[in-house]
Amino acid sequence: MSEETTAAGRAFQVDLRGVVDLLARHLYSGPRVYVRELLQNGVDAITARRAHDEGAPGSVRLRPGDDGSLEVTDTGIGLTPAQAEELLATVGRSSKRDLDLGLGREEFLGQFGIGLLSAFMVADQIELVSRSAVDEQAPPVRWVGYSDGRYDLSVLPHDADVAVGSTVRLRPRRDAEHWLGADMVVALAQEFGALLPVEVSVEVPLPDGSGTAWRRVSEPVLPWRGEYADEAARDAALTAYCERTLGFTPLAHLDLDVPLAGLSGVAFVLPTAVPPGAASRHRVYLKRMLLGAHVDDLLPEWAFFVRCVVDTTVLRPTASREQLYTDDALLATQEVLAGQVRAWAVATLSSSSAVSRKVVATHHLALRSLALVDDEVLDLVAQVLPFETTDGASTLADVRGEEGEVLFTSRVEDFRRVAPVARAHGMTVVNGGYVYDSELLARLARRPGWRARELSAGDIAQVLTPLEPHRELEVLDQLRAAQAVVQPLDCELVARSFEPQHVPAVLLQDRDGEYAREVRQVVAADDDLWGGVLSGLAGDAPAPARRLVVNDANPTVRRLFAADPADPVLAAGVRSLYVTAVLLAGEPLRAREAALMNDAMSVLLEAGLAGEQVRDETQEDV
Ligand SMILES: Nc1ncnc2c1ncn2[C@@H]1O[C@H](COP(=O)(O)OP(=O)(O)OP(=O)(O)O)[C@@H](O)[C@H]1O
Repeated sequence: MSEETTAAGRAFQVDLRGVVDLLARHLYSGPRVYVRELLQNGVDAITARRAHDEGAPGSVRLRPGDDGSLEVTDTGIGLTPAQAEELLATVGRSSKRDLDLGLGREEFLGQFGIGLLSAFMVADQIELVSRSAVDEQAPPVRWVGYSDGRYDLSVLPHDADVAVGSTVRLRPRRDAEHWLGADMVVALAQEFGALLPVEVSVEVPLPDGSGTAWRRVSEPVLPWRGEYADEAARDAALTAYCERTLGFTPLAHLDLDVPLAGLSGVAFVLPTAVPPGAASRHRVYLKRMLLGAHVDDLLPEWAFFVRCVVDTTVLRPTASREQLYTDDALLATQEVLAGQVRAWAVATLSSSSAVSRKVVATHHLALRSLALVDDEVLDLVAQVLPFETTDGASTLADVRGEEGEVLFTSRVEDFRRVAPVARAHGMTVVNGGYVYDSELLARLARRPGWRARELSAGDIAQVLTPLEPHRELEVLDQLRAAQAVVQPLDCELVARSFEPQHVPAVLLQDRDGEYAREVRQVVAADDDLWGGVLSGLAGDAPAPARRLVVNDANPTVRRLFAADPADPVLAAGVRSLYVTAVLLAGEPLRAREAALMNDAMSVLLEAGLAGEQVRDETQEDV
């Protein structure tokens, strides 16, 4: 074996173009992040300088040049020639790492030692001129890196016109000039650096063309930490901040605070309905530098109705610095944040405030749909969302509190049908006929601690009192005649006495055939005479699906049952009772039922007019 092939301890060669390509295409989401990396180096350098000199100036200034270049100047700690040689010439070398822990030091944004390379996504040459703030004896240094992997380093004369700190100068790549243009630089500096605690400014041309000015893009204080005259002023400032930054006027906002993660911020409630699956897109700042505007693993999916802006000092970034690194700290933080949003939602939505009404009106459908797949949302929905009940609008938790179990109908028509009767008998029935609600109630029935079931014909039958035997006999013929009227309509007619008296009849739907079973049970249990009467009503054939229960306590019905069974007025009266009950149930009238109504009306009118005539004639006689 030759010596060459066995030689040990040789250094790897790095193909810089390959590394830059890797960064640009696979690590960072695009070239725009180069501004973030430069800002970050400036801020870190200021932090390092202030560790020695608390009162040191703190500014990062970006100056787009007429020749398409960009200069970024910071008042940070600077570099000595030796440091520049050590730190800038080696990919992955960083002054910000804790050598014992192998992690980035808490006070710095950078840690990986690759940030400066990102500038090669837009530049083919990076120049850094620097003077150390710490070592006053050290001369200034000029380092120039080229995208082909070479670099030059020169020590400048001690008295050269170089201020303490560093200036990075980028010469644009041929196809990347637009990334260094003034408008783009302002937009990117604002995007990434708006909350940085140092002064970040961009030199922009004045509109009248008379020169240039520095435009500050960073806010000295986090908007939610600022001091305001009162709560209203704070609300207004946060609303304006949300409009500016997230592009919508929030319905409400809530403060977020997780001291263990060094996290604070605000969750803004969206003003328009969004599908629950939509990504959450929270804006996350890490040590006040934008990590990402579309970070979605901050809150669980059920919190889709808020967008957050948060700043954290403890959570860690992934190497791309665009997402949060999933570790125990992030998981614990997510839990605390979810708890805060939930507590707010429960407190706000269970109040009757204007905010609560607006939030419910905007997001209730999405909450309901999410409740079908997420038990946490289901619990929230059961606790705070209003449902239509026979007792007015009420939460499911309240219904359970009052009744012990939740009875519901799964169709709006069913609810309308039974509501007056249930109400009169003090039964609370939930209308589960609206979109998602019956599935939601069925799912709730399987949750521990909940009893919920669909209202059956039997529940209503319980409150409909059968007629006294003598009364049943009294109206037997009329009942038979009435039964014959509705039979062709696939409907059965029975007489009961029930509250409220003003309801002449209700139409019960018995899709599961429960009624038929119930009648048969009653027939089997009754003595011969009454069993015979009832079985006449139930019939041997399978019972029709619908049942018109006429109310013998209602004065109109009683008058009708006083008529001769053969009198056409009886048949007409029964028809109109039937049609009224169909209408009360909220069902549309079919052509046949409309015709029935017309027939009934003309018979009743004729009878009425004939009665008038008789009366008139009698009066004339008198
Ligand atoms: N403006 C600056 N002033 C002083 N030192 C700088 C400056 N820019 C870069 N450096 C030095 O160069 C090193 C490498 O910088 P680079 O941006 O590549 O990585 P980093 O900031 O350490 O980490 P990251 O990859 O996470 O950004 C830094 O650790 C720092 O010591």
